[in-house]
Amino acid sequence: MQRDDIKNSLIVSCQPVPNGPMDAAEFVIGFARAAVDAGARALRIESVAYVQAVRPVVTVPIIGIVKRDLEESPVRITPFVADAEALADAGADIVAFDATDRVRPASIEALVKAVRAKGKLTMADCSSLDDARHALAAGVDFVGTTLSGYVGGAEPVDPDLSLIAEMRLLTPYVIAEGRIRTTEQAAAAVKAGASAVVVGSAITRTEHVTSWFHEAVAKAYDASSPETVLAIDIGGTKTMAALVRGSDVLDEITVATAREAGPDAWLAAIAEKVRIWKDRYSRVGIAVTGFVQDGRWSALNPETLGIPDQYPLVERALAVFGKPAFAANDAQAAAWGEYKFGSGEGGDLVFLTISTGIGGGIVINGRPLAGLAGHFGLIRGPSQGRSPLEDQTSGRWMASEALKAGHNASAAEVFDRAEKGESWANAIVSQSAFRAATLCRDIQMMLDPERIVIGGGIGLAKGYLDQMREQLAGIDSRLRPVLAPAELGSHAGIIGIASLAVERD
Ligand SMILES: CC(=O)N[C@H](C=O)[C@@H](O)[C@H](O)[C@H](O)COP(=O)(O)O
Repeated sequence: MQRDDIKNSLIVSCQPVPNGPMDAAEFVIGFARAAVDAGARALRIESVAYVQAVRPVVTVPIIGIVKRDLEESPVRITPFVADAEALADAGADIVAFDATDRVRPASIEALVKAVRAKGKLTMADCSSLDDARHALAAGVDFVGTTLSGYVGGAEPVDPDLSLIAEMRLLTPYVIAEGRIRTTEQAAAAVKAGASAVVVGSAITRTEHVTSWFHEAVAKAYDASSPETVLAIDIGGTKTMAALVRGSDVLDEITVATAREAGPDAWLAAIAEKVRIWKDRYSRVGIAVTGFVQDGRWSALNPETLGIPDQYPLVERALAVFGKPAFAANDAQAAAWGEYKFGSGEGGDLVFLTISTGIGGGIVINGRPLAGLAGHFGLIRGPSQGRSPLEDQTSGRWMASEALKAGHNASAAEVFDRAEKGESWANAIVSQSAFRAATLCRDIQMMLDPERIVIGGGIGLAKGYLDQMREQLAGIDSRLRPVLAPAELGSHAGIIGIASLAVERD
């Protein structure tokens, strides 16, 4: 053959992973034939046996090599003259060998001489420009970039395009080889000046290609699969702790909040309870009743829970749990939970939780509003005098109204009695629903959200939402709020704070 026979061509290296499942003559033959069928104009084959196996089934030139792991030398590719001769005898058209400047059993000159004597061509597998220079001086026919990156140090990822370009200044017979894994890299090698391009692993090492894809897929799944968060919801009477991943609550426990003990003790008690989960979460999210700003927690209504002013909640949580922490108001967290995973459906929303008191949260343009935003229970309408709205609407108010009407009944009982048709109870429920509906109307005028999501024991009590809707029925439909029941129930806060802990960090 002539050197120009493989000019401007793709060469496929058919070298299975040693001792792997594809390391058998039948596979090497299969790869070789498939490569030729698809346009490869030469093959690179390792071992005398595989050259012998492939030779009868293809007519294209074969570059033959023998790989050996030697004690006395780092040279692996065709270290001995006898190997070079055996390859030539087996039918290789070109014999390639290590041409690096390292301790070696046979000199480059000796190898060139032996191969020439067999009437075959030589290829020098080089690691550097100096290697190529020496090899060309010794009379090799081709120089390859084969060993660039493989003579010490960390293995690079990309092909050595600049070595191709440098070698091209020495000879036109440069074969680009090593880490050419994409069609773009193959084209870049041509552009750099290669007269032929060898691709090996990316075509014929199934295990390597599979592992590249496996890693990429695993990494992409890791990036898209949410982290597991220790989510804590500290309320006036109970504290819930849960392991949350996305909208999945993997595990949960509830403990009573020891109201008098204070936040240091609450955190310590939770830490103790969740010690078994220690290795299962990477962050902590804490939803609390009250007001959180810059990681500091204060009570807006100390009667719900007494908290020292500006308690450094995030800082203490980091110290106690040893993981990055994020904190927000519980209703704001629940608003975010409903927005992301509940009835929000991705649009602007206001969340209202109507229970013992009234809390709320606002999500506008995909952003949860923090600080004071959403504390609807504490607003005072002009007709409400000095008492906040929640004191005239919430469960607490319903029970106290019942008492005034001569019935010692909890809010839940008021609902039961209203359903049975007792007019005093009906009056209380509709008065509360009327005020909540009026609040929603005002919210609509202020923020114009796509929907107002209603949660809480009262908000979701049978018939309450319908009554609110009835109260709003008379309003011009363009101004009327769309009310939707909360979907995440008592988990809205922990799901929301878990998501915030991941996204707002
Ligand atoms: C460094 C060394 O021993 N290279 C060997 C030389 O024959 C082979 O293991 C490579 O597969 C061949 O060079 C093709 O390269 P890639 O598989 O990266 O396309």
